Amino acid sequence: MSGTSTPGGAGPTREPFGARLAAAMAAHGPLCVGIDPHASLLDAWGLPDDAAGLRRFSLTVMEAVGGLVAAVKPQAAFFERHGSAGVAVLEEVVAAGRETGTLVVVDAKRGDIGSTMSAYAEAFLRDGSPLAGDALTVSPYLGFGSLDPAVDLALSSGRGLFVLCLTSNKEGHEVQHARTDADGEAGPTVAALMASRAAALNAGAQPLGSVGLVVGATVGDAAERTGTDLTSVNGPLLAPGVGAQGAGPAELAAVFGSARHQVLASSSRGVLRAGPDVASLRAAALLAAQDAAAALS
Ligand SMILES: O=C(O)c1cc(=O)[nH]c(=O)n1[C@@H]1O[C@H](COP(=O)(O)O)[C@@H](O)[C@H]1O
Repeated sequence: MSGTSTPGGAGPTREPFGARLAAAMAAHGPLCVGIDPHASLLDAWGLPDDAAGLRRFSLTVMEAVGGLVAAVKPQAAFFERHGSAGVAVLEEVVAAGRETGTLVVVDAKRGDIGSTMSAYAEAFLRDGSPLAGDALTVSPYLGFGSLDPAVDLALSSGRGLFVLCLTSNKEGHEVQHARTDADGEAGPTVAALMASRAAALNAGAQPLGSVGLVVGATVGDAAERTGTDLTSVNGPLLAPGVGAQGAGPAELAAVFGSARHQVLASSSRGVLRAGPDVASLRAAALLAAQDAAAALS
């Protein structure tokens, strides 16, 4: 992440995340490579399932795709399962993203009551925090307003959020397709409400706002069925589910339709299985980026 100091020592400033992401996608294509060091992948790469193996795995991915793709998305759980040494590796991944100019979306899916959300925001979105990348995935199921501390800190620090909206897993509809209650009347679906809240925060932003949504590439016509207007969100749409979960170019094009120019397709195992060879990882990432670009152009 490229922060620059303002004259007078007012602290680092940077372009808003939405603008930085739009530029990165224009330069490198609309692909995010997920860094999900599953135990089975460490094994397949010939690495031990410990912090040293995790470090080798993660830094190899950064060596291969840093500067090559628009963004990377380390999944915090795979680092946390190695304890504090694993979290230290996540900090190294964040730092490597900053050095290579590749945007880092920390996938920690945080969400809690506002007072605790402030602490999560400090951990993942505050200048100087070693875990602060360029954006954070957040869960709005304590109510969108509970995310306010993260929204405030993200927007004031040039960072972004990806709010879960229509997730790629098959159970997501139980919550996300449900109707909200509006003064005793059936209101919009949960997904549609999340999208409209994000849209309000992104109003007027050019070329993209910084409050994005997570919409899985596997969700078929769920946006239409839930009345979720993705085009008017005016923010980035993170689309996991590409590759290992079965979505490809056809699904990306079908799910996103006229919102496709906002989409950052995300693939983890689909790219990572090409390792441990750096050249093979690079080739897999380039192919995935080309496929995503073709599907979303
Ligand atoms: O927020 C996410 O990134 C996410 C949301 C979602 O709806 N579905 C989803 O798969 N993810 C994450 O995206 C990654 C998908 O990994 P692969 O299936 O290996 O490409 C995992 O880290 C998931 O936690």
